[in-house]
Amino acid sequence: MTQPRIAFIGAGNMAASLIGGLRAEGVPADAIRASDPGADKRDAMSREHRIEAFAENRDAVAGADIVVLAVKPQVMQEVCRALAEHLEPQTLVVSIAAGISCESLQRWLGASRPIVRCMPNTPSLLRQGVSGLFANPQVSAAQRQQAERLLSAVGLALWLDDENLIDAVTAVSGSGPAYFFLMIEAMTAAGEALGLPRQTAEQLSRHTALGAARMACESEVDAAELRRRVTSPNGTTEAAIKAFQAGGFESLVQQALNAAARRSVELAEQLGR
Ligand SMILES: NC(=O)C1=CN([C@@H]2O[C@H](COP(=O)(O)OP(=O)(O)OC[C@H]3O[C@@H](n4cnc5c(N)ncnc54)[C@H](O)[C@@H]3O)[C@@H](O)[C@H]2O)C=CC1
Ligand SMILES: O=C(O)[C@@H]1CCC=N1
Repeated sequence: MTQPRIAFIGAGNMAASLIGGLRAEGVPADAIRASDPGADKRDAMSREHRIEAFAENRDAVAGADIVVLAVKPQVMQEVCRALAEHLEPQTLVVSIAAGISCESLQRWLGASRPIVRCMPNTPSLLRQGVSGLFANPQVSAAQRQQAERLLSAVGLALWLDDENLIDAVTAVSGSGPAYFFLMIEAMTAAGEALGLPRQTAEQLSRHTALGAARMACESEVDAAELRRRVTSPNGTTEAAIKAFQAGGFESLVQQALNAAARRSVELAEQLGR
């Protein structure tokens, strides 16, 4: 496969993660361009990734095979409408924005275009991300592979056959890192309340999260079995799990993810107009 030329519109956190992953995978610097109104963002792109960065979006997309839309959802309409006349009809558009549908992108880009919509997450920064991807019918088999390669450079990429499932992916893994950070914060505070020095409580909590996540990803048995292996009958873990369950832990997690998915739908309704 020849190396596609990739243009990033917006050079913020997620774009920097994806570009870092692509460069680490051996994609040459001259195959990647970016644009951002922020001079600091452009300087960082040139300095850290050796790629050319432009102030004008239209300069970044000239000759691109793939255009990655990596701006905030609130500016997406304006960005797409201004870019429409500068894109070739066959250019693959990849959007990572939360709550922006393929249908809205089509309308703002003014033509029937190949679009891959995806939802990555921030551990992409460490190439430990996970993302859900949806391709509209205009996307060719070769373009599907290109999109998969882009997201696989920063973690696991999973295809979805229904665009509506992106709301669920957003609730589980897009926002998900924040839930685990909240757990680390809460465990640190609880450890401190039990008498540990704050720094010790924090290190214990962070490294427990890291070890548990690695076991869950690398083990052949499921999380429930791994949990059972920690839980001695009538022991300390059982006491803690009973306290979680008495407080409605599972139902609370369900409510939290429902709220995130609902918000994703609301954003789509508000921003899609
Ligand atoms: N942060 C997260 O956890 C996740 C974010 N996303 C999505 O990724 C997208 C980008 O988010 P972040 O990288 O976190 O935001 P960010 O704020 O770090 O990056 C956005 C960049 O766009 C630039 N920008 C603003 N107006 C522009 C314009 N007219 N043309 C070109 N660039 C422009 C900004 O200067 C900024 O550098 C959002 O749509 C978000 O929904 C998706 C998954 C996870
Ligand atoms: O909170 C948000 O809306 C974005 C989308 C997923 C993660 N951050």
